[in-house]
Amino acid sequence: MTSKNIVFVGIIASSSSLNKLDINSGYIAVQHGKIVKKGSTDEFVKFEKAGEFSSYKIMKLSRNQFIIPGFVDCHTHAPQFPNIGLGLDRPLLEWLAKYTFPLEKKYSDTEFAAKVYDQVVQRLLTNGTTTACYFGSLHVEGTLELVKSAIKHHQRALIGKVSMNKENDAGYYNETKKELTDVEEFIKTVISYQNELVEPVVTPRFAVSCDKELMEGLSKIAKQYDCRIQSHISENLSEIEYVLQTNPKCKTYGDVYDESGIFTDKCIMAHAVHLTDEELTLLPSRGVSVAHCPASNTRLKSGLCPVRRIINANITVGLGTDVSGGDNASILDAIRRTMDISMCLEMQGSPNYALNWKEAFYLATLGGAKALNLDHKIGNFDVGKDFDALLVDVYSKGSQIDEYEGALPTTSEEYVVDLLQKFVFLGDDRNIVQVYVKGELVKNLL
Ligand SMILES: Nc1nc2[nH]cnc2c(=O)[nH]1
Ligand SMILES: [Zn+2]
Repeated sequence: MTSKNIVFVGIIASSSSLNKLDINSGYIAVQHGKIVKKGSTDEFVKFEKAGEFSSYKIMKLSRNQFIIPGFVDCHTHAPQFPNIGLGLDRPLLEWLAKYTFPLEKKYSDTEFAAKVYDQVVQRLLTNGTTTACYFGSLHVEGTLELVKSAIKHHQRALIGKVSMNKENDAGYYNETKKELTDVEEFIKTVISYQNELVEPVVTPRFAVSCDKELMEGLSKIAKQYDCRIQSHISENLSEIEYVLQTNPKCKTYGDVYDESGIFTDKCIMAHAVHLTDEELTLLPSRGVSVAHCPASNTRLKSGLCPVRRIINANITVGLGTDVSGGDNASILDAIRRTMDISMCLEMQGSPNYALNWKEAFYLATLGGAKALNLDHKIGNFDVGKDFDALLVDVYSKGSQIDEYEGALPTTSEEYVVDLLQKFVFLGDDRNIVQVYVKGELVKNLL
């Protein structure tokens, strides 16, 4: 992998807000991984003639290719990948006890962890996930293997060693004191790697697995090291009932986290399917964002998450694949399920709840970057940001999208929007012919 100075010339698409998709023919110039200049095709021609790009490699895209920002997966569980597509016959708490905790326990074996994580990181990069926010397992050494894989394959990654101190049948938890010591050791080790793409995340699994003492300790550590915090909230009705029973002084699930200091503007909560009106006020008042995980919400029968209601409450939302509660590691799948679930809610009588493809595309890119507090670096192609990007070829070799000559509109404005739309609805990893993270080419099918 070498970081060259490159100019991409062709169709470029990215979002500047939920309602604004910018899609144009033009150029982006990348120097040392950063976007240093961009503009129209005419400007490119002028600059090229003037010799401005003499030290750059010029990549001229074909008529069927375009550049989009890399996908951001705000929530996935790396150790659960071996279970993907398996054991989705039970609701959340039973599923965790029967399938998930026993698998995650195996990551005490560092060699096993290293092998799985190497595959996981490569699978996500192949699918265009340039940034992932990962849950690891309870183990420091095992989760450090995930950190090493992300560094090796040059993926941008936020990685948490999972914290749990409540007893369970699998014996998969730690005593509080050991847990807090382990979390600090994990954070210090990741920081010592001094890798600009990978950061540690404080990761209380959820309020079913963590008591107040642990969560208070974890929020202090997050503050001390200025780390993000990730967890799960209000995914499943039995989970909510249990959390409220075990925290009788709290009115809502959100209060349990808030009273432990977990809710900050560096906190991202997965699911949020069943938030109350009070929580819809509390989360944005603390700057908490949400990872919307439509695949696992359906697979584990958790519910249909009203993502429009969450967005309307001024909560920042990104998308998560939530493997292996979710059965698909691709953010393209999360985009499509976001559209489908939100449309189901609208058809069931909630007006304007459906998200269209442009809105779902925003959540998969800039929305995710904002939810992870990374939008100063990634999410779209503003000058000064890192170049995390996908080169898509709608009719690439092996593409499942057929070309019907003469069928698409001929005016270039409509044509480029239709190309992107086709990819969002029909594309897969075969159409993602190149992947760049901070200007480094990490996948190349060309
Ligand atoms: N979907 C999902 N929800 C959780 N809640 C607590 N742990 C998990 C997990 O591993 N997956
Ligand atoms: Zn999860």
